[in-house]
Amino acid sequence: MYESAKVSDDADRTAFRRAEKQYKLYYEQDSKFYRKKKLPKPVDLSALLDFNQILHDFNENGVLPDGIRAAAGADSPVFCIENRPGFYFIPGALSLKEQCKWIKESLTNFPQPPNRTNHNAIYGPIADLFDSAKANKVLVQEDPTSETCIDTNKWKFCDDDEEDVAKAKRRGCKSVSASVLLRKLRWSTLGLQFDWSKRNYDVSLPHNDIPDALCKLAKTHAAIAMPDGEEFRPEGAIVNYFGLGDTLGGHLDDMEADWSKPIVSISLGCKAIFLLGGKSKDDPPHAMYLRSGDVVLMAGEARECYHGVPRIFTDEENADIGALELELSLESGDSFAEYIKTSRININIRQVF
Ligand SMILES: O=C(O)CCC(=O)C(=O)O
Ligand SMILES: [Fe+2]
Repeated sequence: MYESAKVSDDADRTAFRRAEKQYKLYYEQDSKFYRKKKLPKPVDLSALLDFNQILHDFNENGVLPDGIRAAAGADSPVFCIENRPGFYFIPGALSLKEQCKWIKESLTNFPQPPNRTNHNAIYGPIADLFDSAKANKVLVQEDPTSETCIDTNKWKFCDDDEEDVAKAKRRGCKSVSASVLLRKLRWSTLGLQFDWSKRNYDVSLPHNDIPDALCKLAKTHAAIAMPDGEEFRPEGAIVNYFGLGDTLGGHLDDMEADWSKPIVSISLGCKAIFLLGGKSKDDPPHAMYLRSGDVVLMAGEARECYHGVPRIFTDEENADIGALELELSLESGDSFAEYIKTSRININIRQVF
């Protein structure tokens, strides 16, 4: 599902791929710039839907752009796109305090075993990644029984200057710093564990329930997209972590049993571009900004629509997280603020059965 930075040969084949290419981060090749600092190529952002602006105009004078309408029955404005039934956009759904809470949870508790992350396949379960990165620890391959590390896949965090690190290196054992692993954290799974290799939920894997407060939040926001009289049941969630240049390629989330139930998708951190296509990748996608605190719902027909994230903005001018950064550093010091100022986190919550 994730795409490498490499542009594939068939990048221009469908309308969806053309849009991905249009918004993706590319750098100027000009050697004059290249030598100093890589400069992002300018992108025409004029066609993007900006629901922050739409909300502002709607509150001021009740007008909406063509093709956008406000959903009936919501306490605060929820917007829909006329030709994408089942898609809902709730701008600024989470307060700054709520955003801080879920950023901190996403970095500390959510990647804790038994929840799995993209690192499991290589290192097995890793506990306390964020704290270890903060303390400049190093993950080293350990092997108490033999002189080599070839047959083992046991890893532990050590202080950078500990004898264990030097010993591991002498034996040819691998080591990797916690801060590199934190940067390379791409996903973690909550509740029922999604198995990316099989693209399915593996109910046999040990798991904790999704935290009550997150369930409550998801249920509240899901309500507008739920079939009459039914309450959303959060059973699984995927947390995506994006750094500079990371993208999420166009895909469908089709592993849940009942597509009438929404996926509740929460954006945190740096601003991103979200593409909402149609049922075919040949349908031209709507491109829109996703900001920290926005919630998107995809239910019904929208569950069959290709979507993806071709771009996140990590520069101060475009990331749009000044207030969040300040609140985070006031609440919890620099470590979370440092991470989020160049990152985006998405929590998407699903009813699986
Ligand atoms: O990051 C996002 O906003 C979308 C995430 C998503 O589509 C997914 O995880 O399936
Ligand atoms: Fe998705």
